[in-house]
Amino acid sequence: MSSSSDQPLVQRVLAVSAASAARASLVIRQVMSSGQLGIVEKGKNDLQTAADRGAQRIIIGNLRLAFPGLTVIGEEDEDPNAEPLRPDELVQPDAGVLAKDCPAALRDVPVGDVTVWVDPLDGTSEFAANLLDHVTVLIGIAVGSRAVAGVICQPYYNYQTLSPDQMGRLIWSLEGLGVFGLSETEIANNPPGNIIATTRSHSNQIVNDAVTACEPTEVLRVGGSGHKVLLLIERRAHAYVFASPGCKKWDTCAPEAVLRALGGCLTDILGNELPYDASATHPNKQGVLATLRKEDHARFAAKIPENVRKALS
Ligand SMILES: Nc1ncnc2c1ncn2[C@@H]1O[C@H](COP(=O)(O)O)[C@@H](O)[C@H]1OP(=O)(O)O
Ligand SMILES: [Mg+2]
Ligand SMILES: [Mg+2]
Ligand SMILES: [Mg+2]
Repeated sequence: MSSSSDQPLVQRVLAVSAASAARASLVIRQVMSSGQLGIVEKGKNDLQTAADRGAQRIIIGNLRLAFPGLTVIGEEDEDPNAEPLRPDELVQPDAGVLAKDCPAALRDVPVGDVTVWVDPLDGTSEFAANLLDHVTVLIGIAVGSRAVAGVICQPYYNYQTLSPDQMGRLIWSLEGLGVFGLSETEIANNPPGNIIATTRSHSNQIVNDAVTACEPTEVLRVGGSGHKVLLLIERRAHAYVFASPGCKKWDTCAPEAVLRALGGCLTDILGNELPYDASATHPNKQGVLATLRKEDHARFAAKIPENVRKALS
């Protein structure tokens, strides 16, 4: 059997990302059960908690230790006085990821071509409001400008029925290989109508105009980019529509990689691809439009009205 250091770089980065996301989930649950959320307001309608800070420290600390020279961009500012990781915070690369055969196209990627986008806790407003299943940990891996691998970890998946050591799920994808961590029972039949998932906590007139233009039969106002893409994957919504510059590359890189590995797409609201190289601008200034089915993507993109296009361009 080969040692982990024999595997291609992208696969090893994904394996450490998956393990770090799972370890970060423990931190998120610990912060919530301590009752000490340590909320800081970063800006208007933009919170950070001790869980965001603690999860990012674990993920970035592990990635930097394992891959010196790797470009890792996290949502939260890094604390120059942060404690080094303790032995119990260091992760082993995920064995399930390492056991796969890396697709040929990703075998020889040099470290300088890789950018990792880390959202240590997506859905912070919902976390603070105790809407726990809206929360995900997102780690997206780009090669050049393309999102090729993603980790979506949902620390509170099934929290209402399962004990803390059983709840949660870890989903990961690699381009050319597929998506892992989803069970068949989580996939519903394709529902009829136009079910639109959109923001719960960052609405405005333009956001609502875009949703209305999609002629929704139902609107799901829920938190988090990761959570909304999971609703698409589970066929509980047809489109994720967010006509606002509020989402950043760390919100969309991992969800885009996972969705694309299932044949779906995530673009800006006008249908343009989002670049994920290290020099990409952080905000997705022209919003987000995502669907599991390509035909739905074209259908909803065509409905976005002129006033929304103008407001975001
Ligand atoms: N105006 C905004 N300011 C800061 N973050 C935003 C804003 N709009 C969206 N986001 C980020 O995008 C995610 C998806 O948006 P929404 O939940 O509103 O649909 C949010 O959970 C938040 O990520 P995070 O929670 O990681 O800060
Ligand atoms: Mg945030
Ligand atoms: Mg986020
Ligand atoms: Mg976040």
